[in-house]
Amino acid sequence: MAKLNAPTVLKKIVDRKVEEVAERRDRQSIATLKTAAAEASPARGFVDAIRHRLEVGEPAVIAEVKRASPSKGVIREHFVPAEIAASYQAGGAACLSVLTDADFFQGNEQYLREARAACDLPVLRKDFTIDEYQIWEARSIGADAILLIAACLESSELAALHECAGEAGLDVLVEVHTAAELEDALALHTPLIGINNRDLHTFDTSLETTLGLLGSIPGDVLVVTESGIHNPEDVQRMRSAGVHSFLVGEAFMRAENPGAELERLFYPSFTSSGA
Ligand SMILES: O=P(O)(O)OC[C@@H](O)[C@@H](O)c1c[nH]c2ccccc12
Repeated sequence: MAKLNAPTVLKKIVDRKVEEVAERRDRQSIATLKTAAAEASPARGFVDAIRHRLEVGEPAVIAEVKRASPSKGVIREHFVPAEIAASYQAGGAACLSVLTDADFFQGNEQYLREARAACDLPVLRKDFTIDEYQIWEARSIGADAILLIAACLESSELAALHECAGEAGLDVLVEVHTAAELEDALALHTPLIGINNRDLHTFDTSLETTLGLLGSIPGDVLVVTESGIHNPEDVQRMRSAGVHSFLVGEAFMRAENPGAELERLFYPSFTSSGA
């Protein structure tokens, strides 16, 4: 990945991911994965689920199933993906995002399978996708969407993987953090763009990132603000700026009942006693 030169955490993750994909390819061929993908449960529309929420005037929350992260260590001790998924659905999530990276996020493909089986929501496989192999693998384990992170892909790689996802029947969330990455994303004419408030090189997180890039995105593109949403004020700040789709992990994962926390942050009128 010529794009990553500086020795940041993102580079470390991607270097390891290159090795991991090579190991997986030795164990199972891409042809086998394509067969499994064709037999997988039909994809649930990820983009459609978000669009539907916005059309009825509700926030669209992509609720994340994440045990640990490189910046925070273990976030949740009591970690049962099926339980979390059901709780998220009850709390009003539009979609789920499940971390499958094992080495840096303590994730697992099995967690995605379990979470998806426990609800009716579309599920995004949250990983560092750098190779077509992972796309067929995602569909074969039942994922409905994948994340493509512009920060770790050359524009030509991003375009090729985006096209491949379409062939595999997956929706895509294209993640950007800078104006240059946004330019690459817009060139794809993709319906869904995520602005990551966290810089994956430094882990610095600021909601200003979303506010800064928002003005450069055409009105027909669905914008998801990702990371660093912790309280009702953060939600209100984004909604006042016209952003109604959210990807939230830590704030939910630290709560005893993740779905109840989702409801508290995003549907306060349902949960406040006197309303
Ligand atoms: O836990 P948070 O701050 O609510 O963030 C969730 C999600 O945005 C974050 O997990 C994330 C966004 N992009 C990523 C790329 C890789 C790994 C993780 C991420």
